Amino acid sequence: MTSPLTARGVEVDLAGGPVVRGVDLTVGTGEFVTLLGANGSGKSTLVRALVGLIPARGSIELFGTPLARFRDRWRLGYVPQRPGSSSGVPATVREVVTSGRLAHRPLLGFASRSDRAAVDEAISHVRLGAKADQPITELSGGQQQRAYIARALVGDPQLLVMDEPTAGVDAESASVLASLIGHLVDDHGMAVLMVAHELGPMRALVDRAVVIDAGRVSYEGPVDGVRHDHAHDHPHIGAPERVRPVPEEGPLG
Ligand SMILES: Nc1ncnc2c1ncn2[C@@H]1O[C@H](COP(=O)(O)OP(=O)(O)OP(=O)(O)O)[C@@H](O)[C@H]1O
Repeated sequence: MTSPLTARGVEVDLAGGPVVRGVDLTVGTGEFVTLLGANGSGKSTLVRALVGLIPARGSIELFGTPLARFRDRWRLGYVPQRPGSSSGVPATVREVVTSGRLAHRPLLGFASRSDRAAVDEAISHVRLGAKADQPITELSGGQQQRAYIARALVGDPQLLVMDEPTAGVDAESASVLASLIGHLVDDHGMAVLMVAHELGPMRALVDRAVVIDAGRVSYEGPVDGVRHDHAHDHPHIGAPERVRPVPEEGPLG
């Protein structure tokens, strides 16, 4: 089967010069890969290039299709680093999550019954049912992050790319997310690429760690093998935790 992500020789230059330099990275079906590295090493820049938000040199293929020709956007879910809150009238949780179904809908089409059911289900899986019609700005940081992850998941992606999804998130939210994502990886074969500083409860899900140092891959292998001098920026990589229970409210899809 074709890997969800295959990247070879990826290079990104930003205003100050080269930020990502010759990175090779593969994420297989049902595989959970975490990107670690010091602040400013280029992790966010790399994932933004891999999902097509910024230009890069080298070869990037999603599900076997070169990025420039990739059209099946629904297969890719992306949770950016610390999404900013919008100005003006804030969207409700339901509106934010519904926006994640856009790739499934005809242009200007209204949400179908199956879209609405998928939205309700995703909101329930991140345990925000009671807050569905509240403005997202009224939620705690951890709850907002759960809503953004529900938005990425409601499209039923086969590859989920997340940039520090649990940074600054309360312990309960981190554990809800780890449990849900573990279920999607184990039972639905979803692949994950996650930038992280603190693995927390996600640690038990990680199949492979890739450490980025000054824009290059400096280590690839088990999390346990990440050297302390790489880990010093990750004081919370921590011990494995048990996080695989299926979410209480039942499986997605
Ligand atoms: N838009 C930009 N223009 C110019 N330089 C940038 C831009 N975005 C990031 N950089 C620089 O690129 C380098 C890598 O930044 P990046 O955010 O990718 O690192 P990171 O590993 O994700 O860091 P962190 O862990 O702090 O999120 C940094 O030196 C940063 O200052």
